[in-house]
Amino acid sequence: MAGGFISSAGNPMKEYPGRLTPFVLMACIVAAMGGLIFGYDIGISGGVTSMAPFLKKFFPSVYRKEEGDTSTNQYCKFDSQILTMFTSSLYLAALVASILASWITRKLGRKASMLAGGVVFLGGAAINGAAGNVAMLIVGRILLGIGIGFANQSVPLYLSEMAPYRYRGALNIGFQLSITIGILAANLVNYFTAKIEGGWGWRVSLAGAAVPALIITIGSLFLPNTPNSMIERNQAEKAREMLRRIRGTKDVNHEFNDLVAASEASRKVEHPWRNLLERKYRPHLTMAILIPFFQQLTGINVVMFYAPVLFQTIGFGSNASLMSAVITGLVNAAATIVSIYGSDKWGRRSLFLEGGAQMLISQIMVTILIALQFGLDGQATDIPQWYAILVVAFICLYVAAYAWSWGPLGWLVPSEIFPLEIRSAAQSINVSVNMLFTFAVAQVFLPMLCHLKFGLFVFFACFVVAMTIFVYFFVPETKNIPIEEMSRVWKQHWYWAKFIPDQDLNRSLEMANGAGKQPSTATAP
Ligand SMILES: OC[C@H]1O[C@](O)(CO)[C@@H](O)[C@@H]1O
Repeated sequence: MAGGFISSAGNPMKEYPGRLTPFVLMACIVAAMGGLIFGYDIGISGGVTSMAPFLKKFFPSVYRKEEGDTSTNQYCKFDSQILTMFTSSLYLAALVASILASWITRKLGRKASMLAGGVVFLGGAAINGAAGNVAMLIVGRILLGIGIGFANQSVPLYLSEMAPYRYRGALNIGFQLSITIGILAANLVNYFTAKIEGGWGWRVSLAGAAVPALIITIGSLFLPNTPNSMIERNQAEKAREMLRRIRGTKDVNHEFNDLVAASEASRKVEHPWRNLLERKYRPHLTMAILIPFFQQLTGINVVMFYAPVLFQTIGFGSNASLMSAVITGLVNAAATIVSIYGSDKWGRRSLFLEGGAQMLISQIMVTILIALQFGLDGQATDIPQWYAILVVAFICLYVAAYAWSWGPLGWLVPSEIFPLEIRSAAQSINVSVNMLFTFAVAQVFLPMLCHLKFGLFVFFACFVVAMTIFVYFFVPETKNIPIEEMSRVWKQHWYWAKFIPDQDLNRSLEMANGAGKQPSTATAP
């Protein structure tokens, strides 16, 4: 088999004793709920900005334009820059905040960042729900963005560090599952608040963000810190106790010693940001940039942000469109559960590759169906119902493929491949790149739809081809590998091996020998 991954002998290189204790399971469930705030916001904005009373109050010119629009070109109907700027500004705030969060996560612990994220997001929800003018709306959105930046930076790291390595995939994906549940909840909230008489339903939608904010704020107060982070902050004995508690055994010496060794290596690094540029971190840096970049270039947020708009474009009425958005939201959450089951069983690569192929086929089918119906000039005709349902079905297939591949793996893989000394900084890069391209896609989608027409989906399909090839050749399999053992995965990779110095491998060899296990040093083809 071509491609880079550990040898197909592929046994876990090392085994730590311990099991999935109820304590660690609860901690991971609570922490994963940090994804709710992000998801809620993704799902709520599109619906709110399509509510007439909201537009009339804050963006009257947009409202007049939409009302007065008599053109029949379906592709350009919703193109409004101010409105997209309002929606996507949040992602710029999150981008900056995740860099700040890196410092807090490293110096004060993962839990501190989660708490900070929850509190700030709560403030944003309150201001937005009470907003009387555009300035308040924007301040509120900036606070929401800061909260999201903090949570997204710390939660995936927290989960990957707490989880026993055999369940790391499943537990980490709890974060993405929460994101999808947040999106679905927001879609449902919008569906009902849009019907509230008196035109204040949007306030309920925006203030509703306080619910997920309270969950993560209160939850994080009760969470323990991760042993890795305790050791990093000179609390070795507390860390050993915590490790015993979360692994459900007294026999944690091997794992503990490995964490201490990783932490000692980490301590020698004074400038994690500058360090990231060193040659030996080239594979990590590449993944920290390309994985979130490709994740967003799947085009998923075209569907998440604009599903109601998209469905109206293909001829659904307003109510049916909101309902179809609920359906894609359901598919999104349900399919994420597949990856919770499969990531530790079938591996990350199989999910990436299958997901890529399925997304590609669905995108091509949607393109063909829309092209046949609207042609180049985007003239609306009466679309038969079965035809519209077919389009929705392919969009659901696309969403499902994303939801068990790039959606969860875009958080899981980066959070498990970085060595401790650069983990926090590299995770910030991952979040920042993710936010930057979420922003960019949100910002350019409507003008792109207007200009590229049905070709829009071809644009994203090209990226799906590129990312699938990238995974095939360059992303190693990381299932069932202890997190502080990853350097050997790179050392066994056909391409990345040359970047990893031998002494780094020796470090993990020593660790492995200390654990009484002789690791395999064979290099994969
Ligand atoms: O579930 C879809 C959502 O998941 C994300 O990729 C985050 O992982 C978002 O960008 C997207 O809106």
